[in-house]
Amino acid sequence: MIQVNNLTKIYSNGTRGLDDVNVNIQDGEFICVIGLSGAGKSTFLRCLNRLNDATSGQILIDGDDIAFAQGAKLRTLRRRIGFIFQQFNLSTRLSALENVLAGRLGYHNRFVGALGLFPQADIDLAKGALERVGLADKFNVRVDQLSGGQQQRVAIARALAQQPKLILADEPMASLDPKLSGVIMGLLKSFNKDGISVVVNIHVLELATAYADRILGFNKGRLVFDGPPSALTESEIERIYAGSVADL
Ligand SMILES: Nc1ncnc2c1ncn2[C@@H]1O[C@H](COP(=O)(O)OP(=O)(O)OP(=O)(O)O)[C@@H](O)[C@H]1O
Repeated sequence: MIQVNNLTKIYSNGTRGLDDVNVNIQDGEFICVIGLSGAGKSTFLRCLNRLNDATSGQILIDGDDIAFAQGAKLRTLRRRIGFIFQQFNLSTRLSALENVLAGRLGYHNRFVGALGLFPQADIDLAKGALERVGLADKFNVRVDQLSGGQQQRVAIARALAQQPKLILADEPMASLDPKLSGVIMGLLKSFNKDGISVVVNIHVLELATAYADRILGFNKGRLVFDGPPSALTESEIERIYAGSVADL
């Protein structure tokens, strides 16, 4: 369980990316985060695994505050949280399998990754993850020779190979043909059915309501909606999307 208390992120230029956010994420939930561009969705996800440092507040993971954790504690936290980026964040000159093995780096000392000395169990796990996302025939293909949809599936396999408790996905379909949205959301939903908690930032409201158990709505860094898709009435939607992008 993740408990976020009074989380605030103020960027160095004074922008409030997050403003006093309080939310609990239960194990096994599938959450979609919605809001206008600039509402704070990415900042929220990035603070949860410390790609961004919060300015103040707490992030308790199973009771352990990680908002300002460092060193081994941070490393242990991060290895159980998979992060999927809009722009995939792959090493494009390496093969699909090598990229997925990077998901195992948090479990070993740095020489294992640098020298490519992953144990056979990791290689089997990485291959299994690629099979799961439909890329069984691409293990040894360089990532820059794959399509955008295939690259995102490599990134999803990398997150899965971490054996995560939680997957955070920041607009995972935004760089892809809209036709692939269902594939990506379907994969995340299938991992969720296996017990992995999933939090997805998403622009497309229809996808959010179709897949989520719970929706979080942000506006100008504030959490302004927290409830099931069925509670997302027209007036709530207007509240979440209130203001123009120019105000943010
Ligand atoms: N590195 C940064 N420095 C300064 N301000 C930032 C930085 N990153 C984000 N912001 C600002 O923080 C606010 C929240 O941004 P964030 O990227 O979290 O929004 P978002 O909802 O994810 O938007 P989008 O849907 O466009 O990705 C915005 O006003 C943004 O301009």
